[in-house]
Amino acid sequence: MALTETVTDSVPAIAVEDLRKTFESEDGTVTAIDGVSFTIEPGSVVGLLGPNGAGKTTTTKSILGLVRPDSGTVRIDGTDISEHPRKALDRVDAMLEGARNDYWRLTPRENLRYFATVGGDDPKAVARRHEELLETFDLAEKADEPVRDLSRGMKQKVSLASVLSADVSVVFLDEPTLGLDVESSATLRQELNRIVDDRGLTVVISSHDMDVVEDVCDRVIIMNDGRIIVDDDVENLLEQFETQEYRLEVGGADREVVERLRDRYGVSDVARFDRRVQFRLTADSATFYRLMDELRSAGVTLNSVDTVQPELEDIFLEVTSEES
Ligand SMILES: Nc1ncnc2c1ncn2[C@@H]1O[C@H](COP(=O)(O)OP(=O)(O)OP(=O)(O)O)[C@@H](O)[C@H]1O
Repeated sequence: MALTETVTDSVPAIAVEDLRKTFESEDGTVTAIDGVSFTIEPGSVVGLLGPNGAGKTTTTKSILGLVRPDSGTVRIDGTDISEHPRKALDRVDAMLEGARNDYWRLTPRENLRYFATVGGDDPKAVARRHEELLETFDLAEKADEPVRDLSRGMKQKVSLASVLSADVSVVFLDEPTLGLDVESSATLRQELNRIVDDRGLTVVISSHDMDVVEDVCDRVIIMNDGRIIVDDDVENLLEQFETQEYRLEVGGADREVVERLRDRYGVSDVARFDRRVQFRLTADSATFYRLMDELRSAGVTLNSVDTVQPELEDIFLEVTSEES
């Protein structure tokens, strides 16, 4: 029993190996993805990020069998999608390009039933799950109104609920918070978190909205130019970048001292208030202490130091611009 469990646990939900895909366009051959490999464990929530044209959609569509890669393999729960596409994709669903094609003349309840049936489920057997989804996404009151009459945020929730209506284990969500206001986006993130935990889903989220990534994902894969440039836990990434940025306030620094700090340490965002000067410093700890010594010998007093908590957005911009 224990052995079986161990063996089952070791099969990744998604295993992608050395995927490559080129497209022919008017400007010649475009390499969309160039040797992409990763594995995703069951129950994890991964953000697939990257600037426009990085290769996220091509990767996602290759996994879903919607694009045929030139080479490489995709396995879902251990099954190769090119050998046994039906079996591999049986419990996989996706919301691509910000929305699912829900039927706007149908109600949310009818949409859920429709998509579960298309997914091969017996509608009666899943009625309870659908009621729960309608509750969770706060759609119960509008469950019997045509989708076309609902707000943008509600439509988005219907899309998400439709993806989750069948008995899925792997879900791809492309821009799940696209077009939502701040409040609806926050609610949707919360609900998504709860549902992912409850059902132990494996989720891949592609989004330019770093709030959704920071709130929901436990790992991020960042792509640029068809390759993976970062694959790490969100927590690790944030920690790794944490100590690098400081905000300081000093007293008694004249213009000459500030200019020297700019030249030698590249301090930025300098703001002067009478005798106080605030600025930002990006540095490793050795450089930070060198700057401290320099301030001391110039007779400058240190009023405060804060470590700036990096946002995933900053990290994303930094790693993708370094690569470019
Ligand atoms: N059908 C196609 N024909 C020609 N080129 C394509 C095709 N699909 C994608 N590409 C090219 O492949 C590269 C990767 O595109 P892809 O759509 O995978 O990137 P992406 O990271 O999803 O970008 P976005 O964030 O803009 O959706 C781009 O240069 C794109 O122009």
